[in-house]
Amino acid sequence: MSEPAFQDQYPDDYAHCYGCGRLHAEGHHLKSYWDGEETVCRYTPDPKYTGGFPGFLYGGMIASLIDCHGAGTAAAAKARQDGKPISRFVTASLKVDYLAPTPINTELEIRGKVVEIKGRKVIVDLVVFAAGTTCATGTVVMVQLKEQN
Ligand SMILES: CCCCCCCCCCCCCC(=O)SCCNC(=O)CCNC(=O)[C@H](O)C(C)(C)COP(=O)(O)OP(=O)(O)OC[C@H]1O[C@@H](n2cnc3c(N)ncnc32)[C@H](O)[C@@H]1OP(=O)(O)O
Repeated sequence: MSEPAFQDQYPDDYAHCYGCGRLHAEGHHLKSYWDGEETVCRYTPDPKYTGGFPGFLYGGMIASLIDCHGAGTAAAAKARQDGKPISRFVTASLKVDYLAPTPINTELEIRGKVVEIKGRKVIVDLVVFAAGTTCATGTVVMVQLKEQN
């Protein structure tokens, strides 16, 4: 059986995020997994998240996908390195470059690659693809909560 999504391994007290918390009643419930040395999250945005033009996703949602998949990737990478259960990371820095319009009603693939793990800090590069097109890239700095260390 495959491993549960990173977010499904967050401790209950830290599983309330609107983007990825499994215990948030109305959230997006993003799910992230290992795919070799990279991580992957797939998500099909609803038209209610339309941006400036019909058919396209608003930028805040794209940032949210990068943010939450980045947090999950950081948590999973640190857990794998330390041989410990997944712990909770928060976003210290989030950078997004919007390269092409991102469609709604299309399955998006968000891929993560760990750049650095240093103590409680993990840096992750991310890419958002839609039907083979690179729509956005990002870099996040995630920091493990001290009480989770
Ligand atoms: C029920 C339980 C509840 C618990 C609630 C918990 C509170 C949850 C919080 C709410 C979350 C809500 C959830 C969300 O919505 S997550 C989205 C919003 N994010 C936040 O609200 C986080 C707010 N910020 C903080 O809490 C602190 O600043 C954190 C925890 C991030 C770091 O502060 P802390 O004192 O722990 O760590 P440190 O200062 O020793 O830094 C460690 C390393 O990181 C590096 N670094 C730091 N910042 C940046 C940066 N901007 N760019 C680049 N690098 C940065 C720093 O240089 C160092 O690296 P190095 O020099 O060693 O190489």
